[in-house]
Amino acid sequence: MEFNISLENRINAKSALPSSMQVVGITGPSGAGKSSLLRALAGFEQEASVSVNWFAEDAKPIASATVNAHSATKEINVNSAPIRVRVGLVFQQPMLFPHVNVKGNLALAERHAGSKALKVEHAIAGCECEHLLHKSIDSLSGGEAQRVALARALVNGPDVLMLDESLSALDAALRSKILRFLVKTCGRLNIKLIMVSHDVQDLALFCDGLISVVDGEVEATGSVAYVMAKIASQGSVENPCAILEGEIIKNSDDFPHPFTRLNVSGNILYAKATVQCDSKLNTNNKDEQGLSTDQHQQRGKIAVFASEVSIDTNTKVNVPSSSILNALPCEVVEIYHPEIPQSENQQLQTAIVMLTHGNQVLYARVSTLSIERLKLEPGLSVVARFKLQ
Ligand SMILES: Nc1ncnc2c1ncn2[C@@H]1O[C@H](COP(=O)(O)OP(=O)(O)OP(=O)(O)O)[C@@H](O)[C@H]1O
Repeated sequence: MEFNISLENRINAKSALPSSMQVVGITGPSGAGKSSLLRALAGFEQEASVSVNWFAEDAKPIASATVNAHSATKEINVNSAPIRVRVGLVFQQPMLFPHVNVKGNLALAERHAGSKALKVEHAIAGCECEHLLHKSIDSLSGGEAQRVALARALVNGPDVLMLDESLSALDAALRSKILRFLVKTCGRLNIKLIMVSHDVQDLALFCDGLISVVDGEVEATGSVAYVMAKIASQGSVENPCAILEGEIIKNSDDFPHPFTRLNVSGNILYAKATVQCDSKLNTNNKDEQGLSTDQHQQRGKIAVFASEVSIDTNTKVNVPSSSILNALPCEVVEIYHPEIPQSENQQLQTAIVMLTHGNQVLYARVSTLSIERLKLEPGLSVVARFKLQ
């Protein structure tokens, strides 16, 4: 995906991401221009100059978009062959049709459904709104209305689905459940998903790529790990979130605890919730006779906030000596001190310590006093201890 957008006094943004990144998140501080950028991409900003190519790797050169703000459908010309791209935009305040009930709203979307449309029964099940079908729009709670708006967008079948804080009224557990369904569905139907969210964990867990926007401009674009590292180093996010990936260990009777276990290069981590990612064919498994028993190994990822991580310079992790279950040997890579003093009292100041475990990154927010006491510096071997939700 490539775009070049300008909107006087608000947006001057240019970016490119590989089309293999199916789910793209837009992050940035309040007022940075995230919603304006999304609306411009969707064709809702009539004053904007928009050049966008959703399929940048597949179709060169960059196509210029003919924006139709009313239908939110773009016609782009790629090498003279017009391609219609159906864009669905779901706002934080759902714009449902008030004169018909939930079922009626879905029926209207179905009437104009595109080739990537999801069946109504699947959309309402995935968006947890089966019990809402006969309700009137004005009787829906904020979270219910958001779920119906999302179901309606999926029933309509866009090529590109954009969410502007569209699940903000849901509690974290339900939001996570619906996001899992959404990401899976968009992957299966080849729908590009672009989401603006203030929830760094949602973005880190569910997106393949991120765009960080500051003052209407793109500050960083790329993989979640790259953009998170960039914004952590620039201090533009108070509590950076890292993603760790590993193999999910199937729970069995000999482990009667409510945790999912993740094997991260030989270290077992315990989490209440993991997000499954790709499954990999494991060809190393052998049965009792030594014959190969190829199995799909399910991989998962977990989000770890910097505020949850403490650093231990005692690296003997084999002996459990802490109630914190998770321990991962790491190396200190970088220490980012805040540019602006957070407090008159130096001892209350915190810094972000960037750690690596193999090629995986972790952040820890620790006091500058601890940094001094533990003599933390790049190259030092430490153990990161952390709690997981
Ligand atoms: N329709 C508009 N006309 C003029 N200025 C606008 C309009 N909408 C937003 N702005 C301004 O553009 C800037 C970016 O707003 P925008 O809503 O895009 O930011 P945001 O990053 O989505 O913010 P937030 O995270 O707080 O929702 C703000 O200064 C805002 O006041």
